[in-house]
Amino acid sequence: MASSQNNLSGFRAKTTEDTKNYRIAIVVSEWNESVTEALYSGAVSTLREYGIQRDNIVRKNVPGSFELTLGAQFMAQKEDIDAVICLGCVIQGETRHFDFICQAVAIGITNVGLSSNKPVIFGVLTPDNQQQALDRAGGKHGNKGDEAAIAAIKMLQEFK
Ligand SMILES: Nc1c(NC[C@H](O)[C@H](O)[C@H](O)CO)[nH]c(=O)[nH]c1=O
Ligand SMILES: CC(=O)[C@@H](O)COP(=O)(O)O
Repeated sequence: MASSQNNLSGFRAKTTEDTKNYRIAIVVSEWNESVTEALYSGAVSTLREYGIQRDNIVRKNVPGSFELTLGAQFMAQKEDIDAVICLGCVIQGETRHFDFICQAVAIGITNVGLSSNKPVIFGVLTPDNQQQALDRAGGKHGNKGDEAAIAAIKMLQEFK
């Protein structure tokens, strides 16, 4: 279902006693910084809404979305990290570069989750243009950062 029919900030998780103890890494791409910072703000505010302590949210920056995979791997390998949220925004340009980055990041992040046995969340926007990105980073379709934070919490509540 498209984000236009399913607001990205509409997802909810249970509130449990364990949730506040989760330790979450957030790896943020610096490309399209105005968008990724909005995603980060949404993710942090959602994690905090569910009681996760500020000191248990660990931020790391990477140059672009292509580097999210390695950044996620570095963080997933840490014993004191329960889940990793990857935030990025890859905007279609004139060439097929977009396709290669999006595929590499999607497959890469999936593989880090599988190899680490930890939730590694794909919070990467892949819009056609800047407006579509803004609409999904706190705009009319909600915030992908909110959705990513809920996904991390729900995975930990179900499997940790
Ligand atoms: N065009 C976008 C990029 N490009 C940069 C790559 O992600 C990568 O950093 C570079 O190829 C060096 O390895 N990254 C984004 O996150 N968003 C874009 O729109
Ligand atoms: C996703 C990209 O790397 C893209 O923004 C680069 O733009 P272009 O394809 O016009 O070089």
